[in-house]
Amino acid sequence: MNQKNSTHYLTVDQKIYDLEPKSLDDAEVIMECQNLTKEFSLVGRDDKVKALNNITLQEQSEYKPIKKQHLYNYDQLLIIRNIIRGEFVMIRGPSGGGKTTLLNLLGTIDMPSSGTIKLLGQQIDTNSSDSYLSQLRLESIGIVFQTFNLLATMTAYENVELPMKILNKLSQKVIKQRVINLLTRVGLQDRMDHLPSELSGGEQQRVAIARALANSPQIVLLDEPTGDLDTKSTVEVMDLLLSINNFGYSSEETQKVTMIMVTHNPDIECYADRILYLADGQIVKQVYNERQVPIDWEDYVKYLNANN
Ligand SMILES: Nc1ncnc2c1ncn2[C@@H]1O[C@H](COP(=O)(O)OP(=O)(O)OP(=O)(O)O)[C@@H](O)[C@H]1O
Repeated sequence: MNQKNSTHYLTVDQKIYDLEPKSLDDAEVIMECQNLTKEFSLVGRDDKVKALNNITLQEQSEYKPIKKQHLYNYDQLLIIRNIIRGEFVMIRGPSGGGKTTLLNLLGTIDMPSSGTIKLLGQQIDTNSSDSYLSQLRLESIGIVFQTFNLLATMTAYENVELPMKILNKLSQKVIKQRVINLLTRVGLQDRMDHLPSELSGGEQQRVAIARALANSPQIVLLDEPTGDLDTKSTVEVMDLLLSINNFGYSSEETQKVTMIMVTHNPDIECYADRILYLADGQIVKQVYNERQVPIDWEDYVKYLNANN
């Protein structure tokens, strides 16, 4: 048992320290896509930037988590499996490789130039109305943007409260409890009344995470959610995400939560079930972890000190 320090400010399920390989064999497909491409037009220029080139996440006959199996896309044998309920997928790769673009397409923030996406069993395309997509995101997809996108005139409390107010399914009393609980879970119980401009980058990032979790979405998409955090906060936020991924939001909401996260940090790959490497708009490598393993923060600091 690798149970960690009592100073952990987040409420995580202690079972994260003893995770078994995840059984995802019969799990429901949450996301799939065929031949996705995305091109951006540039102002005043005829040529286009090809950000994504023929991305397919498809059915695979069997799923076997294999200890650190590295599969490369060189010989077309690599089938990139679709994303299934409860999976934690990380997307890594060089800057400009298309990670954010892919996340935006999977989160219906943007539409592909060609190809198809199926999300929670529904086809998403240019015929999907804006109101349908906004409702889908509000109810089912929490998104943490690279640039946080907090509302500048609202406090941390109001930013987290907003998605619940718009969804309009909970009483004001329950909403209040949930906002306090979420901000406490990300360690910001003393910063609730602060405006984003009164918070550090790392604190704003944690408000953005709390806001993304507000409506207990089935899918959480995170673009560099630990980019502005120190090592301790990185480990604590990752532990929180791992806990929610495996055990749900609370004792009443225990369903596994699907997570797709873009990161540049190789040290946190151990939190994922699977890592996809994206370069030049294509998935070039897929790695399965046998099991998810949280980082021991004290060991991590020693490792960082020894390697710097
Ligand atoms: N709105 C846009 N207009 C024009 N080009 C864009 C736009 N968004 C992205 N691109 C281009 O598409 C490519 C992929 O960008 P993307 O942001 O998806 O990469 P990334 O892997 O997330 O990079 P980073 O790790 O730096 O965040 C890049 O060449 C980028 O310049």
